[in-house]
Amino acid sequence: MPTLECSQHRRKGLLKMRVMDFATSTAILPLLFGCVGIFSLFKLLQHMRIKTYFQNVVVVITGSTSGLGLECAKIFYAAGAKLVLCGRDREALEDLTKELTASQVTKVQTHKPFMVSFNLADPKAIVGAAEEILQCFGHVDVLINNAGISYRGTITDTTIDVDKTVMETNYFGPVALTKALLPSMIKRRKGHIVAISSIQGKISIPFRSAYSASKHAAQAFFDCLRAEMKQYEIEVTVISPGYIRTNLSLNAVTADGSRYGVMDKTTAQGRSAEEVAQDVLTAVGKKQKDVILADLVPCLAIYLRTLAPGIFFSLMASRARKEQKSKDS
Ligand SMILES: NC(=O)C1=CN([C@@H]2O[C@H](COP(=O)(O)OP(=O)(O)OC[C@H]3O[C@@H](n4cnc5c(N)ncnc54)[C@H](OP(=O)(O)O)[C@@H]3O)[C@@H](O)[C@H]2O)C=CC1
Ligand SMILES: CCCCCCCCCCCCCCCC(=O)OCC(=O)COP(=O)(O)O
Repeated sequence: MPTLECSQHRRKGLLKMRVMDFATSTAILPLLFGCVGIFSLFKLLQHMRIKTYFQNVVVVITGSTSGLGLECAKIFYAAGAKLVLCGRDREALEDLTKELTASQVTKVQTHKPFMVSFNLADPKAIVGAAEEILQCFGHVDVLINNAGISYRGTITDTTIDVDKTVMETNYFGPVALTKALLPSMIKRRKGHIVAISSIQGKISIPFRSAYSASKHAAQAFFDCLRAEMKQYEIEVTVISPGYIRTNLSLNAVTADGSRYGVMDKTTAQGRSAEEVAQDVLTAVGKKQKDVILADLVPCLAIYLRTLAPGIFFSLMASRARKEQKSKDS
């Protein structure tokens, strides 16, 4: 009996192996290769589409004199976009325009950028600036609301004027500019509004109240805009990056409104602005709606804030205590 059982067992095993062999040789492997092939082809086509997508497309970039905005200007210019470069510093805009037009871009036709200088924190300047922007190429296809300012300080020490400056620059300015350009996009039933937010538009961290609030407000506004603009075929993309190596911390305002002037370690160790600009171009080309460009920990922190807010708040309180202690000592 044991020998009969044994041979039956062996036969079953053999049968199983044959079935597996058959499946792998005839169905699974070709299917797997087929899927990988289709996926690679899809990716290649997508890459090729994005490469040509921006040719002759009118792209307006605020804050193009520094950091992420400057790198976006370079990448969109090289992709053949018709640029309108915005910033407060006219000389810096002129230098960038010279640098771009002198750069050797092959394969695509490039276009000399226009410049429009205005202060986003000055509500009276925005309507005039929008008119000037529209006159450059006659219309706007993509508006990248990139300009922004950060902040460092305790809530108790910060004057309300500082809160207002940060909100004007990061929220009311982009909102006013978007509203001024929207009617022409609605008329054409075509357009794309991009908001460069931050991980801090999803979670608040201590000593960033004004900045975090302005980015949360921007996220909420542009989410709402996306829903309202769907009927006009206007796209809205909110991009939330983690730390980027730029002048953001140097240019940040403090509690009394003075310039912070320190290159923070977190900023210095951030991703390169060039890399992030490439991700911005891809996100716009793919018409993505909400994009987080950050490492695992900030991404997990966003989930923690949603799923276990109590734990997240305790972690932030302990972070605030530690930071305050190290500032006091
Ligand atoms: N660096 C980082 O770690 C991160 C940055 N971000 C966001 O990226 C965006 C770009 O910042 P980044 O490049 O890092 O910082 P930078 O300080 O290098 O650049 C900021 C840009 O915004 C412009 N700007 C600031 N205030 C105004 C204003 N009142 N009117 C018009 N333009 C203004 C600046 O122009 P000017 O030269 O005239 O000052 C500059 O061109 C910001 O929205 C920021 O919040 C998001 C996540 C992380
Ligand atoms: C296992 C679960 C782990 C959960 C993580 C615990 C909480 C960790 C907190 C992480 C905080 C990340 C903050 C990221 C902030 C950021 O990337 O901001 C980008 C900016 O806008 C930078 O501006 P700043 O002026 O602050 O330099």
